[in-house]
Amino acid sequence: MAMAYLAWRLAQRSCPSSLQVTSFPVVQLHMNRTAMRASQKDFENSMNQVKLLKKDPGNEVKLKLYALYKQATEGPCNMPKPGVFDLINKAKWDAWNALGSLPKEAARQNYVDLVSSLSPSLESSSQVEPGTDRKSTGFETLVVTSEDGITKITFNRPKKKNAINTEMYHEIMRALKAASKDDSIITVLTGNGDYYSSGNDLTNFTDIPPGGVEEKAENSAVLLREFVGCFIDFPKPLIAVVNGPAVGISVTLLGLFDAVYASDRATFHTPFSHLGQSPEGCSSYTFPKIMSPAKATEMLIFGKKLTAGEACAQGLVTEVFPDSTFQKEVWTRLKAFAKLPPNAVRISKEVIRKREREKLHTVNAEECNVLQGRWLSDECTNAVVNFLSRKSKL
Ligand SMILES: CCCCC/C=C/CC(=O)SCCNC(=O)CCNC(=O)[C@H](O)C(C)(C)COP(=O)(O)OP(=O)(O)OC[C@H]1O[C@@H](n2cnc3c(N)ncnc32)[C@H](O)[C@@H]1OP(=O)(O)O
Repeated sequence: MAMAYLAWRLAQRSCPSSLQVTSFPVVQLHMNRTAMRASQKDFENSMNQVKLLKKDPGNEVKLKLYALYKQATEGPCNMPKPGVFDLINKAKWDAWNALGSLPKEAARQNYVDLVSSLSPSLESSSQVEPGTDRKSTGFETLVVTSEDGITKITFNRPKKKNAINTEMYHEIMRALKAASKDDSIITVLTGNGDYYSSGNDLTNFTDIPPGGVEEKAENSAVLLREFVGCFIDFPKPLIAVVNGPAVGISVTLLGLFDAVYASDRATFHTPFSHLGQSPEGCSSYTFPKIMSPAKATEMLIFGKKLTAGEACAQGLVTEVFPDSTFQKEVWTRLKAFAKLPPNAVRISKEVIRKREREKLHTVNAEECNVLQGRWLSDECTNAVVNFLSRKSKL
């Protein structure tokens, strides 16, 4: 606390009337959404508004304000890098230097936008409500928002129980890639509607290219490998908020998440043998490690469906909440996680994932090869035909 206060005081001293910010979600939004440029007057007004802030905006925001102020008034960082033990000046230098060659006008606009986001009463001409989700457009099958340090990717095909069609595989990869680079601290996947996800959309198998089923199987294996690879390589904590039943690949992927919170309505089901298929999502490796080989066998080979409580007892789920309070309790917790120091969080994730990454990629490749063969089998074809002709359900 003392250090934070000191940094704040120093930031104020070298940036007399302001705090300045760089790349907070809300700032990024303003940068993307508008060609509008803040005038010198807007900038000065914002500097004055900072003095009126009733609430301490936090050390990270202050550093960002400092950096933006310096960038807007002096341009790119032109100071020698402070020594490693000069913690406060080093933090300030890092923040300013991180802005690279951001033009002065853009820095000024970001400063104005940031200040306007700090308090509703200080809202300026940006006309963006503080606290409003940053909602990414351009997704057909997902809703992606970013707020409070959390990027939330919501499966959004509720009428199809959030079954993952080809478009959704691509969109999830795109959303993950964007989330890995945005300002969020953690990334959350969840489902809209009563299901988390019913897994692979079985109609994916009906879209046969000119090269026939072999080409389809090959393309699917390539897509699956790339898709699972995005989860293996994701650099920030990945949290699943499992709002309802989960099936197939939406379950197996959970072994690659960093925490899994489930409503007591959720169930976990991998009916691969019933579908003539075999495990994917690295579950052939992660599940036996998480829950013991025999328990993994019950799920992955025999298709035993687990309740949320059972999945928690097996270690697949981190914690189960009553459905009535699920959203409130989980999001309160996640918001607290998202306030942790970003670099420490990211580095810790890397330390944890590092020694498993290569192995996971090997497993992923093997699983996809095996599945490619399975998709061409009569067992699989019959199961899919039965589902599509409504002769079978799980
Ligand atoms: C690149 C390729 C990679 C492949 C990776 C492989 C992954 C393996 C898996 O994921 S295996 C798991 C596959 N999933 C399933 O087998 C689930 C099939 N669905 C069901 O059994 C049921 O729909 C249910 C139990 C999930 C829900 O039953 P309920 O009776 O509650 O609801 P409906 O059946 O009426 O479903 C509503 C509509 O949603 C469609 N739908 C649901 N899930 C899927 C799905 N996985 N694939 C395709 N369509 C699905 C369902 O057909 C209904 O549509 P309709 O309203 O148009 O009839």
